[in-house]
Amino acid sequence: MISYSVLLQKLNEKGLTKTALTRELGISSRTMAKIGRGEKIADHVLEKMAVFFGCSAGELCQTISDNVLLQTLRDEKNIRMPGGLYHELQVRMTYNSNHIEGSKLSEDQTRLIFETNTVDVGEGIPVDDIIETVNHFRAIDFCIDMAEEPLTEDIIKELHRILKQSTKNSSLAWFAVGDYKKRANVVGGRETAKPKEVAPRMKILLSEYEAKTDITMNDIIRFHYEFERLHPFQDGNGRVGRLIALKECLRFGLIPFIIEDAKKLYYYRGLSEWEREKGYLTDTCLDGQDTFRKLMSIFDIPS
Ligand SMILES: Nc1ncnc2c1ncn2[C@@H]1O[C@H](COP(=O)(O)OP(=O)(O)OP(=O)(O)O)[C@@H](O)[C@H]1O
Repeated sequence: MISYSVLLQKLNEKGLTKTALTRELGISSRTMAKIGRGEKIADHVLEKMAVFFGCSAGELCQTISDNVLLQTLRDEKNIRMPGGLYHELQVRMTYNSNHIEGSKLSEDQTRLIFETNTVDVGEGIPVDDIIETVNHFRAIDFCIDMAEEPLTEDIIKELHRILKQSTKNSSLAWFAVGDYKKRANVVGGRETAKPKEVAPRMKILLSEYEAKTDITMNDIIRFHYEFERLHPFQDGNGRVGRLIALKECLRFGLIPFIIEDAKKLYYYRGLSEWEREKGYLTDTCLDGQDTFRKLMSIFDIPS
C-alpha cells in the first residue's frame, strides 16, 4: 500500500483539487483513482507532479508496509524520533557490530555520536572508528529503506560503499570501496574465495538464496555463514554480513538479531564450527533475536 498523504497535503496548500491537478498536468482520472486506492502510479507521472510541487518524487509518496516492525522503524526514521526502537537499533547494533571488529568506541560514545553528532573523544580513538560509526548508522537506514527489495550484488556492494567510504583504507589503490576484494584474504585462519572467484560465487549464492520460496531464519543464518566464508570484500565483511541479515529479517517479517560484543566468542565459534555443528551459530543468532525481542517489548511492539 502506498500513502500519498504528502501529495494531498501539498495540493491542499496550493488550494487545488485533484480534478484541477489532472487538468493542470494532463494526468488521467485513472491515475487519480489509483492514488485514492493507495496503488502505485507510473514513475513519469510522479516525476511530473514532483516538478510541479518543486520537491522530489520520493517525498510525494511512501510505501506503507503491513510488517509492523518495519513500518515502526520507517515512521520513527522519517521523523528522526528520539528514544524509540529505531534509535535503540541504531545505537545498539552499531556499537556491537563495530566493537566485534575492534572499534574502540564505547556504547555511550556511540550513543553520543548518534544523538548529538559530536564525540567525547577518549584516549586514542582512531578517526576511522568514528567515521565507520556514522557510516554504519547510514547503512542501517539503507537496510530499512531497501528492506523489501530482492537481495542483489548491487545492494550488497552499496552497503560496503556506505560503510567504508571516507575511511583511511578508501584512499588505498588496492582497496575497493563498494566493490569486491582485489587481494586474497583469510578468515579464522582459513582460505576464502580468491578475488577472481568472488563474483561468480556470489552470483551462485544469491541465485540459490533468491530461488527459495519462503525464506526462514535458518536460510538467513546459512546465507550469513556462506557470505562470511566467501569473504567477498577486502574488509568490512562481518559488518556487511550482519547488515544483510538485518535487511533480510525486515524483508521477511522475522525478528532481526543483534550479536552482542559480549557473545563474540560464541559467534566466532559458530562460524568456524558450522560445517560440523550448525547449532552453535544458530543458537547465537537466536540469542541475538532475544536481544532484539526485549527491545521490541520495551516499546510494546508485538513480536
Ligand atoms: N571461522 C570463520 N569462518 C567464517 N567467518 C568468520 C570466521 N571467523 C570470523 N568470521 C567472520 O568474519 C568477520 C570478521 O572478519 P575479519 O576479522 O577478517 O574482518 P573483516 O573482513 O575485515 O570485516 P569486518 O572488519 O567488518 O569484520 C567476523 O565478524 C565474522 O562475521
